[in-house]
Amino acid sequence: MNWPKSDADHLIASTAQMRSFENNLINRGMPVEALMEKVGQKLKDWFLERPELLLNGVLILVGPGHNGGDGLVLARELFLENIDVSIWCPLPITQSLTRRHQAYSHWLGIKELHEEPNVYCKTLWIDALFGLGQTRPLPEKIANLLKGREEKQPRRLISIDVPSGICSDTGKTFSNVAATASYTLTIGLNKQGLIQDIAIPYVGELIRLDIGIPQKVLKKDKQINFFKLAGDDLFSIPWPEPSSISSKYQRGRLLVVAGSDKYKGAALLALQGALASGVGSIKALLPQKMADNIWQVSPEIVVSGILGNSIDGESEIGEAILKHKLDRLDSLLIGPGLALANEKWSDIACQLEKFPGLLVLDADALNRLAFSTESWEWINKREGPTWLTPHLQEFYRLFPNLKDLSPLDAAPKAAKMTGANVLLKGAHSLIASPSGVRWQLVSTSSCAARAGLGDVLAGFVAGVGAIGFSIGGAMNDELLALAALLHAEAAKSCKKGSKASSIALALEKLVRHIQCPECVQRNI
Ligand SMILES: NC(=O)C1=CN([C@@H]2O[C@H](COP(=O)(O)OP(=O)(O)OC[C@H]3O[C@@H](n4cnc5c(N)ncnc54)[C@H](OP(=O)(O)O)[C@@H]3O)[C@@H](O)[C@H]2O)[C@H](O)CC1
Ligand SMILES: [K+]
Repeated sequence: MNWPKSDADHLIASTAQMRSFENNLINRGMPVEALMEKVGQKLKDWFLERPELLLNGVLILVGPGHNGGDGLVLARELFLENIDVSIWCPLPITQSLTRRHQAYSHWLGIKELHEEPNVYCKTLWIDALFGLGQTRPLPEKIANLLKGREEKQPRRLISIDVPSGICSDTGKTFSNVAATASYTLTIGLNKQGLIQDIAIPYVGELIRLDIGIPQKVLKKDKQINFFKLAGDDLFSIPWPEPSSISSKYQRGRLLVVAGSDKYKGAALLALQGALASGVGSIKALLPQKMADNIWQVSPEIVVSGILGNSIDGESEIGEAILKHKLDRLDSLLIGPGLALANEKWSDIACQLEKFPGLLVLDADALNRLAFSTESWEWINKREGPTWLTPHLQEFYRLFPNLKDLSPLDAAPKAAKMTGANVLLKGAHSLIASPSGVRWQLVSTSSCAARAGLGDVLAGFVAGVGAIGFSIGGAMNDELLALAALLHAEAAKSCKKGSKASSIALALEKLVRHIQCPECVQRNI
């Protein structure tokens, strides 16, 4: 698979990578002046298409470097369009190109403030203070000003390239203060820091302004193996398609081990997720109470064993797994709603090591592994592929040695250490493969962060994984990213609300749409 495309829309760059592209263009003859002019024109077009933002005039905060230069080109262009523009340059300008733009703006007659701007004013502020060149905390007077602005006129600010005060690599603030933007208009490629969960409150809506980096420059840089996934990518999704004559057992065979007396609903939600994937056959090991009733809600599920029950209502999975014939499965999901029983991982370890199909570990399976003697190192013993689907706390519990790393660095490291594919769930979930490729979902809906969605996701990815495994045996790294994207898009677009069971139904519909768009159009 080669999904999504390695183009400017999808590549996510570090600061060094962005600088290297920029230098590549400049070394080939592209004048820096021309590049800045392109940026300025793109910025101007974006603003002129949104006249409502400009109604109260514009104040551009100009920094010492080329970010400030971008701001000054924009100031000039808006001024020439008769927009009420002023500039404020709080620091000595260090880049000569930026100084030249400043001189020209003076000559043109653009107003320049010599005092700190009033944080109460309704004018739109454009933050062109600092961009990619940030490595340290904001000067105190700027930090206080940006803080005051957000308090008095929340979000009446738009950042160019990177919100000032945010590290474009990690997404962290340098000192807990940064520009709080309603939009960040990022230039050329999306910068990795800007899509991290931690940066979302400052970045606002992230818009990428294309400056025409030629595809041959992008292709040359083998360093980038980090891709952005959003709703548009659904149209190019490489869905694993079993042959049209394959039977249910050739369309993926999944076993779900989930649920406990403590968390009764989780198993049902995981099973709904699995059903939504369109996997050929689903079996389940469930607690007795669930096993007795599941036929009434999901008659498609075959209960093939009963989980033990501890005094505290946690599920004991060992005996049921040991009794089960795993060699007839393509995928095995363990985890949703099991609760944390006092059961030894080593009881089932040997059986799971030898299982050649896909093993998906979620929720309390991850916790149980984390508390076992071997912990994550056990995963290396697996013969078949393994997918891990933790949220952040589960992740750091399993990989305590990575707790000083950000999710962005920790997830690929965990994938490399274990040979497993990792789906690290968050507002912008991150998927990392052992080969070093990463994907990040960027257009998720915060209202879909509700109980039970993780269970639906676990069942769904295990179902998609079973289909993928049944086709070729070799798992494509993209498959986990693809399943996560579908789940996120279903959560975002579900018309019936944001509860997990509604989203499972929306997911089923979305998969159907991808498999057979004509059927959906004809309302079949
Ligand atoms: N990506 C592209 O293709 C293009 C990007 N452009 C824009 O250029 C900036 C990057 O410009 P650069 O000059 O390298 O960096 P900055 O504008 O961010 O500013 C660097 C200067 O600011 C000083 N600085 C940084 N942080 C602070 C701070 N906290 N306090 C005070 N001063 C600070 C820094 O000083 P140093 O001492 O740290 O060196 C620099 O003087 C990019 O983001 C785009 O907006 C171009 O338009 C071309 C195309
Ligand atoms: K900025």
